Amino acid sequence: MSLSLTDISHHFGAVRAVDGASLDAVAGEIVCLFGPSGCGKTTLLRLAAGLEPLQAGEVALDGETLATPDWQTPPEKRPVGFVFQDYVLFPHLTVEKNIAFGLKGARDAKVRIAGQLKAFGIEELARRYPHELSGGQQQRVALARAMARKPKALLLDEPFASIDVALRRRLREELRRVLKEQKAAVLLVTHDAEEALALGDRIALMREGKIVETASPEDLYNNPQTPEGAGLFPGCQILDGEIRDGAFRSILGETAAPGVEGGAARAILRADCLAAREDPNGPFRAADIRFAGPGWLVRLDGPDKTSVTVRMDAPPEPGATLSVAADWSKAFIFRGE
Ligand SMILES: Nc1ncnc2c1ncn2[C@@H]1O[C@H](COP(=O)(O)OP(=O)(O)OP(=O)(O)O)[C@@H](O)[C@H]1O
Repeated sequence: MSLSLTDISHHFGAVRAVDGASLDAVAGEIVCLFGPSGCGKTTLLRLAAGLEPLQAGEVALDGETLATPDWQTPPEKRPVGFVFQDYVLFPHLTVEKNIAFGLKGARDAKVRIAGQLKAFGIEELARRYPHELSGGQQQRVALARAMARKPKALLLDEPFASIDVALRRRLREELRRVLKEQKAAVLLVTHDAEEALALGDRIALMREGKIVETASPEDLYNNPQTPEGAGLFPGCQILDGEIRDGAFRSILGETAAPGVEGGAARAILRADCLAAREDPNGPFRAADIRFAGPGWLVRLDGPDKTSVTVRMDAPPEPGATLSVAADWSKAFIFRGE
């Protein structure tokens, strides 16, 4: 079982929102679609749901075509559940009835509703109306409603957008558990890297309408093919430089960069691969110092507007000069834009 999107492109007038994107998710797999605001994530998901007519490409489930530019199965006839931010709950129906919606005629409707209420921890809210719920509770009901139909595929657009960080972390764990139990193929849009890493079995990275890389968090960590992949992990540093004679040269020294074309380039360095020490002749100056237990995060400004943030065991004096050494084995070098 798999949901596949093949070579999808979409324009809004002159704006190319999606540009030749292909992506698939198999049963029980969570694929996170990650990228900056405006890169086309929501549009691609709406096309997958059938909420937007397809201009180019194909959407298929289990090898069966759901949509082409010439023909499409209406969204409500697809075994696909979705939770979009603009698809809110029915205000005149209780939580229970919201979940029941779409289950009409199902003999086991009662059991399924009870199952979803339990799975999302909202049993005690069953008889409340949407306006009597917090944003986070409404999101859970929307998820429960989408899952109740036992969809083969589930499309989720920023499912935790209106939820505070602490609850978001907990719900993420719960959602991953429920999604895994129900074995749907899931495409989930997020612009939060932590969320993508916490939820995704694979992460599809989008830039300007294109999917530039799709891989598991582990592969993105060990062998990223794009700056987006390398930069996904917390605490990464971006260091501008240039490639000359097969080496990347920067304020932090140089390292071999075989196979990367000459010219402007940047290195993406993993967290904790920079070591700073106070040095009267060092090129950096301690510009911002903040405690971030167990150590200190120090922003160091260098010449030519370079700036790096390093973790130090003890805080330097504000304005102190420092030098920085890089562990290049944890750096990924890419041609500059
Ligand atoms: N209905 C529309 N009409 C015109 N342009 C649109 C429409 N919907 C989206 N766009 C444009 O298409 C591009 C992609 O938008 P989209 O909402 O898919 O991005 P996104 O990655 O989901 O962004 P965000 O993370 O901010 O939600 C943007 O340039 C946006 O302005």
